[in-house]
Amino acid sequence: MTARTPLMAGNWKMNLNHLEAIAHVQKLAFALNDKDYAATEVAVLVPFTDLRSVQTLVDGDKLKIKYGAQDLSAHDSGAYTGEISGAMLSKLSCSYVAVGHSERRQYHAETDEICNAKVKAAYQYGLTPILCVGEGLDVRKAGNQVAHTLAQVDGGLKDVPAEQAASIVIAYEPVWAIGTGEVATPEDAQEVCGAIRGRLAELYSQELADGVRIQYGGSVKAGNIAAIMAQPDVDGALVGGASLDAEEFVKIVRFRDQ
Ligand SMILES: O=C(CO)COP(=O)(O)O
Repeated sequence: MTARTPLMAGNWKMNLNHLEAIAHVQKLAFALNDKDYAATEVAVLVPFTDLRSVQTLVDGDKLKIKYGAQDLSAHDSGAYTGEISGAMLSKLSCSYVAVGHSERRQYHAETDEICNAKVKAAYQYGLTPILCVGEGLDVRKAGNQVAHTLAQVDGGLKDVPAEQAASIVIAYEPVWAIGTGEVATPEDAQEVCGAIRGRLAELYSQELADGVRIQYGGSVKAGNIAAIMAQPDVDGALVGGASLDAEEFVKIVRFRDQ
């Protein structure tokens, strides 16, 4: 099995203006050291309006924190008012972009087809997509979480070639656990993350599947991260609320110490 470097990504959602963003990244940079970065990749997914500030800080101080956006347009350029293209994100040296977060699927009617187009747009511009998947409470109660989530994986990766899919990050975020304080049990997380890896092996190859990082997201905190990371198919976390607290996020990055 390929060793996978864990990826801890903070999804700030619609929080922190560009001045607050600078202060927050400075706090992270002050707390994190080379040992942390060697053991765990650290990223922040910030509002579009924060990207330039974060880029300037990261470049200026040669920080090892990666950054990216929470969404991108499926289109290249042109008459798409309010949209931000992959090319624009790439120009700001973003590493990552979230695709199909459940809040985008829910409030902006993003379908698997749209997510698929966005995954392709991300790759076209050299960005690594973090494809977000996961079931709602009804689906979970009916016991259909695996089938539901795998269908989203299939949809998001439709016609994406192996050379590209090899670098994808998949975030399993059960909707009922997002922002609710209701964290999935480590076994719940493992069940679906393991199934996602199995599906990647079917769609591509075992070797590719073994190299892909699969994150868990949903009410991750310093107090629950170690048990989640102990699962064999969980390779990091997509952290919402707790990523807005620098101290807490640093503890999550240091999950081995918790
Ligand atoms: O949606 C999430 C990360 O993308 C999870 O959010 P919370 O960590 O606030 O539950």
